[in-house]
Amino acid sequence: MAKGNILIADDDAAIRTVLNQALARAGYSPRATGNASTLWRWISQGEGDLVITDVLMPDENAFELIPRVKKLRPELPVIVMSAQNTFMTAITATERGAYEYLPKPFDLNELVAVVGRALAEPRKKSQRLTPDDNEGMPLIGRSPAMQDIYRVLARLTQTDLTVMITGESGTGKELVARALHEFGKRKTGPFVAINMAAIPRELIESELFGHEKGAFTGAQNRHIGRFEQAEGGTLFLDEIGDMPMEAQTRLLRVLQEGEYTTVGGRTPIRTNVRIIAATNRDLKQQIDQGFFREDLYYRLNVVPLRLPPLRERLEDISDLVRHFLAIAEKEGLPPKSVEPGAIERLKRYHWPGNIRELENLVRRLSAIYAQDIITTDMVEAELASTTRPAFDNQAEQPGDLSESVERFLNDYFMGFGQELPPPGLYNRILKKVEFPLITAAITATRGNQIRAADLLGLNRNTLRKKIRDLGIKVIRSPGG
Ligand SMILES: Nc1ncnc2c1ncn2[C@@H]1O[C@H](COP(=O)(O)OP(=O)(O)OP(=O)(O)O)[C@@H](O)[C@H]1O
Repeated sequence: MAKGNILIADDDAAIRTVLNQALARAGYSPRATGNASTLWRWISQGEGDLVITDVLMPDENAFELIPRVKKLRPELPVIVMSAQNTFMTAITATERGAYEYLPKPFDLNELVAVVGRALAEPRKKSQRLTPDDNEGMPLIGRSPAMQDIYRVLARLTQTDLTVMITGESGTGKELVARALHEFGKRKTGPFVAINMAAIPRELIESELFGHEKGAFTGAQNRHIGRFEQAEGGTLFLDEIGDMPMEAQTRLLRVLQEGEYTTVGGRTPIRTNVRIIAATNRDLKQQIDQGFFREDLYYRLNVVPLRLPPLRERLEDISDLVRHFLAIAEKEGLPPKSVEPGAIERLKRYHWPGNIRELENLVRRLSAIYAQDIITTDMVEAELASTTRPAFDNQAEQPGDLSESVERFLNDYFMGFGQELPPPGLYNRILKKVEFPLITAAITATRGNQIRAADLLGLNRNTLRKKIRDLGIKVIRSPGG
């Protein structure tokens, strides 16, 4: 006996044949049509246990059909396929009540697996998702890598699951966290972001959970923590890898028990907050080195979401450039177009700073050149100026490093709202720069401190002292 009757609608006969064969081979009984009206007739006659439909059909768009199907037969799972692979297609499919969205081309095994899952699941009522502003979709890019992300996001918006977003700096982690909030069930609640790397370690617990008046020296008033601010909404824990151990322990308890106490407080406070965490570090490595709690990692990593670096989705560059030019234009800069060769040149760059770097570059290009077309030569000149090595002795002008320090400081000050950070800022910030610098020199010289001191231009004893003070581990490897 067949495992289930599948109705297929696609105006492409080749796709119908392929799907028919694959599903029949997997033990289902498929039936296919090339138009929406036949599909609707079958559905209204009570046929089929599951529907697979393309979005664009000659007589009707599946997005218009699905709500009718859901009304008539809410239990019938509908899988939507589409070659128009944008974030909005994924979101719209889910919003209309599709069980799953499959961007074309897809793997047939995947389709068969999705069908199996859909038929096995107890029937749920679909939840509607109504973004306030379809136009303002923030996520740009139609590469296969981004389509995978959109599909996961579309499903995740309907849940309260904890999500861990990983990806290099500038890949859009915060943007994705915001999209999850804005298109999710909690969109009417607050979205609160906190960057662990931007807050002094000793203040993180009080920032997260709040403190009572007099909880520690300097705590003159009761302070409302980010958990409380985010009540009913989403709390985005950025750079989670920088969270100190004690705060990790406290966070773990909140995740386990759904309640917390403020610093200096006794009464447990129940919390209703969705957690989204992000990191650009390798947390597994942090766990091995004893900097991150493994149990917390598994609590946070319920749904891992890895954002690909821009160099893995170079095909998105053209859409992104146009998007950033449009933003620049809205901000009052003159409208500009781009020479195809310029896009090709951008695709040959390796984008260590990812989308943020591309965004800055487009912004500069639209601001500094008077011409209304961005040429390959302009791109070449800009790339040459940003990719000059940071320690090049003629490179006196501020490069990427001071830009990222500036960004860091902005976030850092924002972390304090109206208040000033605690004293001792100069040394704290210098340490932040010294740590990666010295670590890099030691790694480059394979743990040879004498060569590292030469490379840095530091006295050997000074380097030794800094290594000790900063708690840097030196492991000497062969050749070092
Ligand atoms: N898919 C995208 N479409 C459009 N803009 C994007 C996209 N991804 C990122 N951006 C833009 O790139 C910039 C960097 O994104 P974001 O701050 O979310 O990155 P991040 O991964 O959180 O970076 P960091 O790790 O440095 O905090 C932002 O201005 C964001 O608007």
